[in-house]
Amino acid sequence: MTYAHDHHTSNRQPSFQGNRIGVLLFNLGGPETLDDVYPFLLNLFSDPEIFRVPRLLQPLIARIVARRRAPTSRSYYAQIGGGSPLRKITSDQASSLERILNAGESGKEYKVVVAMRYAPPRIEEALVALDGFKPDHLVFLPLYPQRSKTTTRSSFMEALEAISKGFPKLADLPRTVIPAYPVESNYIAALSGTIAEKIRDVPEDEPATILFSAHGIPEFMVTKEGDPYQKDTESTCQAAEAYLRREFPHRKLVFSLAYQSRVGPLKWLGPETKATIVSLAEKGTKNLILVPVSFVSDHQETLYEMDILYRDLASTLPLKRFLRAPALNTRQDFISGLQTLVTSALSGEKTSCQDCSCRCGGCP
Ligand SMILES: C=CC1=C(C)c2cc3[nH]c(cc4nc(cc5[nH]c(cc1n2)c(C)c5CCC(=O)O)C(CCC(=O)O)=C4C)c(C)c3C=C
Ligand SMILES: [Fe+2]
Ligand SMILES: [Fe+2]
Repeated sequence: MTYAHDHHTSNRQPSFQGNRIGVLLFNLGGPETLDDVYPFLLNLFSDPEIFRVPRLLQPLIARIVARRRAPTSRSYYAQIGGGSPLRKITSDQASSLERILNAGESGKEYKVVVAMRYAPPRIEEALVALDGFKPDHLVFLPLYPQRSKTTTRSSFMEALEAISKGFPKLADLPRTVIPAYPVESNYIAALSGTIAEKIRDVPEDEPATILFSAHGIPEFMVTKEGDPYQKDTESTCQAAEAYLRREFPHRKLVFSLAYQSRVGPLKWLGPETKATIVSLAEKGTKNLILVPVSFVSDHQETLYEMDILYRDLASTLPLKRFLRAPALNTRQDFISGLQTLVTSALSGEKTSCQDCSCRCGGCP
């Protein structure tokens, strides 16, 4: 497979020896119940990083669009048990990470708190919890492995603003920011591990087609605004492909990348996952392994779109096997990868970006 961009940049952050470290773990959030769908959508469409409309009209347009989207969105969540499991999974990720961070280094105490962008626990709640811990250093750790203005920048901007407005003690602390980890070796090993499990479910003498599926974003954000998301997503897939080719040197593996979850009338990044599943099947693919990339947890995009919508579609196609790689969730190798990211960032080793505007602290 070829990818449009090839990159990876890094620079050094100052090393740090503090004792009480507060880690902010960022994610988007999701509605926990069907009643939470509208407020979630309202928050999402009120975010100028995600939804571009004239500033003064945004509150009004956000309400209209959220109201219009809510029934569709609710029907998806209704089919996965009436809500998103994202809050529970993210909270479990945070406690596992906190546990292994605290077990790892003597003399340091860590507190990991979740800050969701569009659903509770929102940033203020997270900062109140961190303030109470009285940290002497802050770490920003997104659960978005790939940078995007729609995710990384949006979460970081909100956090920086909330800190500077209402948390003077936190504002004065030194801060270590991990902007993303698209090709970080532990993350790639963990992601590849989820795929390897499914490759092993395909008989050794049969080829397996691995279809990475990432959440899309509107194409203009990449082509006109230089959003690094597509580049980072391709880098992740490329690194996982290389890992798996090393792991399975004698298997016939085919790799593709597509984008899912489009909403609204704009052109989004392509090719689209649904169309790609159809065209792969039409071209003779027998064993298809769908891989959530850009999502580190199960939620609507994996449990509804992949496991219901695309699985139903696959049942109408001449495929022999339609498999879905598990999300990383609280897999031990993923969480210990996050631990390494945090500890190496604190010791000054970590990558940071030089070519985006996510406000990560590393970008110009
Ligand atoms: C890397 C992850 C994500 C990117 C990039 C992203 C961009 C993006 N999303 C929308 C619109 C919607 N997203 C919705 C839900 C949702 N999106 C992500 C992740 C990314 N979004 C998550 C984790 C969730 C929550 C899933 C859950 O289980 O709750 C929704 C609501 C669901 C639906 O109606 O489909 C919308 C709408 C845009 C417009 C966008 C970039 C511009
Ligand atoms: Fe989304
Ligand atoms: Fe950046």
